[in-house]
Amino acid sequence: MELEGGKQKQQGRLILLNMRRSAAPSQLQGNPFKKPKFISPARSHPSPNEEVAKLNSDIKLFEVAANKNNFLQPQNDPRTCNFNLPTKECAKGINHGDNYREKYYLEASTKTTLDLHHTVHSAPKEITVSKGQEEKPDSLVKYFSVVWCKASKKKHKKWEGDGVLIVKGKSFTLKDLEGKDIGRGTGYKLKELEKIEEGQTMMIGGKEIEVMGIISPDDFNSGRCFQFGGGCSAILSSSQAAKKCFSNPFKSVCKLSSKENKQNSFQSCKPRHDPYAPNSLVMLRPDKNHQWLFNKNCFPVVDVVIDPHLVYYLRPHQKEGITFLYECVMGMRVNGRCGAILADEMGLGKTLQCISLIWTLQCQGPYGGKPIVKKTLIVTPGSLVNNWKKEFQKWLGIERIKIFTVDQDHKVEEFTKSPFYSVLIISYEMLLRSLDQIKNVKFDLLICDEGHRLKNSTIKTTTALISLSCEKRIILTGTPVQNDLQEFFTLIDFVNPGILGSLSAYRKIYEEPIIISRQPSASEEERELGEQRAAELTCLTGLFILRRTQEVINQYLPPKIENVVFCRPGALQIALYRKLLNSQAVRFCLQGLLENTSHLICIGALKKLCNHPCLLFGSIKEKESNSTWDESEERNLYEGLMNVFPADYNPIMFTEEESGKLQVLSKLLAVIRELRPAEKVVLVSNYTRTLDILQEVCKRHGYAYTRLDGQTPISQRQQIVDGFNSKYSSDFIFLLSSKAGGVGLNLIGGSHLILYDIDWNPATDIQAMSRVWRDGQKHPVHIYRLLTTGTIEEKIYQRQISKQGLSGAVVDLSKTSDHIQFSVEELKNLFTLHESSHCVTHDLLDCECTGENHTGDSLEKLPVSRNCQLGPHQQKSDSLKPLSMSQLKQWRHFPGDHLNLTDPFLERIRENVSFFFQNITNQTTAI
Ligand SMILES: Nc1ncnc2c1ncn2[C@@H]1O[C@H](COP(=O)(O)OP(=O)(O)OP(=O)(O)O)[C@@H](O)[C@H]1O
Ligand SMILES: [Mg+2]
Repeated sequence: MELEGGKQKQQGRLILLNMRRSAAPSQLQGNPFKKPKFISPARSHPSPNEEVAKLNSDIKLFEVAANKNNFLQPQNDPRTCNFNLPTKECAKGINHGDNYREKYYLEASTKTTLDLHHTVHSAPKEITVSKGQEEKPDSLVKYFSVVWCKASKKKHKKWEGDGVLIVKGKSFTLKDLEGKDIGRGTGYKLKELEKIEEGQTMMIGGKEIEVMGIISPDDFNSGRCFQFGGGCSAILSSSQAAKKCFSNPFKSVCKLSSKENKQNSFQSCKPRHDPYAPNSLVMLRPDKNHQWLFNKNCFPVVDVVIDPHLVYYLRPHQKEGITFLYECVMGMRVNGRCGAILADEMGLGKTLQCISLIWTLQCQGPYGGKPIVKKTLIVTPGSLVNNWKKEFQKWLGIERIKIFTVDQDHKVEEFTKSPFYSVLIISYEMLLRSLDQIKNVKFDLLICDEGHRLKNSTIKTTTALISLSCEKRIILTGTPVQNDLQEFFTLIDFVNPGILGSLSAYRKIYEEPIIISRQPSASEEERELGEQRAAELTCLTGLFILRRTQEVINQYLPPKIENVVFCRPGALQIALYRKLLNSQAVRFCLQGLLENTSHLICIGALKKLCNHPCLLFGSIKEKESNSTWDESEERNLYEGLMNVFPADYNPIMFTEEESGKLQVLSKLLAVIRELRPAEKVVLVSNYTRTLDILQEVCKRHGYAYTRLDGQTPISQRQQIVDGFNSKYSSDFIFLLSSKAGGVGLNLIGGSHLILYDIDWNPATDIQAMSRVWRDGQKHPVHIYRLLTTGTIEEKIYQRQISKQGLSGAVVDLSKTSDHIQFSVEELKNLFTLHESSHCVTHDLLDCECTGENHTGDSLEKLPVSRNCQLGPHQQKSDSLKPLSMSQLKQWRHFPGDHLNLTDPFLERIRENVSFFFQNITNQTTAI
């Protein structure tokens, strides 16, 4: 577009240029939706005609346009856009006929007559600056879509870009489509601002603009009016598009090939499985637009039907998940985008859903039945590489699909050289080492398991994966992905690159308004804008993110009995605890005199002590022998501590009595062994040294055990897991380091899980606790979380379930205590030992019961409400979210010396327990 006769910007004046757009077709007038979108002169296309012979180039044009923009395609699917949003909202977003949609049609359409070089001949009309006495400044709020260019005296000017003009009161702001302010002005006459209409050309803030259309407040507030925010509104119903742009693509393209040949090959194209068989799971048929884009050879459309062999086993949510994944990777949900995030909670069978997808795409396709995928790359944490292989074998046997897993002895080259394998499974670590070889292979589908680790765009793994050319990308994660808007962007941008625009634009359009709206100081207007932008973002991304919570499989799982067990500390523990709290190091921390790291050392010492005093003893001995001991902070912390230990203390000869939790654990193992001799226990700790102690306990009692921690070679991990899960295994205990094996592992061989210590991050604990209560579990599951009464462990637990721990609901496995900032007040609380309380956590619950005479009914009677349970138990909507204080209050709870303790397991350990909380999910009478 060119400008002619633009007048110089005049200070303090808004100049309306009454320009005539030579080629803005008059039939478009009055309808903002029909305005052509700004097209950079560099991108000008030759004017297309309607001849069939030109269709091929039109396809390209269409493709280019589709690739350059975010054209979502809701497919009239009721599930479309249902993610986290009221359907009404979404529907509004999608169906909104807005100018971008139309602009797109115009740009792509072969029928549009677009003059890309508007020449403007006109003289400016001036609006004078208001004196501001007679007008109410805030009464006017209007939004316009505009095109702009810098003001200049040149005769031939070109529009430089699209923009959004916001007129508010007597001021206006001009934003580019990345949301950046590119012009401002204030003090204009309200009456004249009110008159702004499409077609007008003005000079503002050093720019000449032409008003292309009016933007509704809705479109502005949701961000849809911006280029990519327009994603949701720029949704192009593909069938509509197809109708509009290419009325009969199929027929036209078919002319290109021999009719006879086609007919012959059509006849042989049949679905691989019978789509009409009862219970068949048939994928969505591609619509005309999809066919136009992807069926260049004009193959007949064939139903893609999931292998009935798999369908037989699939849960309803898994069928839905496979359909979702299929539509995403086929580009049926978001035009031109083939990425998806499957964020189902732990244990919902994300693996099986992916296996079903791979198997389907490897054998079938909608166009002539031709397979969509030849090679698939699965990247997963090291401990799960063989689990994936095993799952493939479990569901498809060893013949159907050939899997290659990379390890020390099996290098990527082997896969590259052999035509035999179609799926490569590799750990994230190995991927980095073998990136060059991997890049040599053309993968059609990329699956990143536990993919929340890609949320940081700067880490090597993310950049390595981004560098792979594969378009169909799936992230699997059990962790919610929307907590941190920045990380959210990275994940979204990984699966569907560019869909949210550039990072800087995303920040302006979404992140900033959303964050501002959540601040307590936000104005009503800011709050509303932030909410609408958040809704739009959810709507846009919801098309390719799917998350279901654990409730969907509860019905297939046995009961789960969760216990929080408050163990009384041993006498030695109390003496040492007091001494540590009186140390110079702790006192300095409380006075704010020490570095941030010092309190972490103090916290670390207290946590060790809670696990067992011998761990603390070991640490002191180790530090003493260190040359820097004299100056170290540890010296201030450990000073005089050795005197509290008995003179002949030998950490190797530790006793169970020295640790409250170990005493409870030892009794618990004994009672499980006695009452449920066929059942097994998963024993989890965050620390390898603690696992050593627990291992020693196993040895002393003659319990057969197996162990998986960070030192376990990856190649052996699955073998260990399989061994434990096997009914022939004699192992009674699985010692598990939660850091090494918390995520993804299936330990259904165990039906009792004991969490020996607590992590700052609730997600770590929840992940670990989810290893046994999963599909395939035959026994009722008992979970025991051990905490030392009155100590820092209770405080960490409280933090997990308090508002503070939940703030922003950041449930993120990568967050460690190093990320936590403590105020002096918080440190004071952390460094207090509550010796007289049965349960500080209960004291804080504001519960009416005294904890003394609370009636504990038998498990069978639950969930009968009692005076201590202030309402029926509510299912958590998202079981990855830590429990809240109020939810905990609804759990059964009673002191250790409670008279009618009917749970036989708790009965046996009560002697060393000051308090219990208990909750039962999926209760049946037989537990
Ligand atoms: N339909 C099914 N019927 C029986 N077992 C199933 C079914 N689907 C999945 N499973 C089993 O459930 C277990 C959990 O599945 P999977 O490991 O895929 O969970 P996940 O969603 O990946 O969880 P996480 O987030 O913890 O990795 C596996 O042992 C799997 O074989
Ligand atoms: Mg998994």
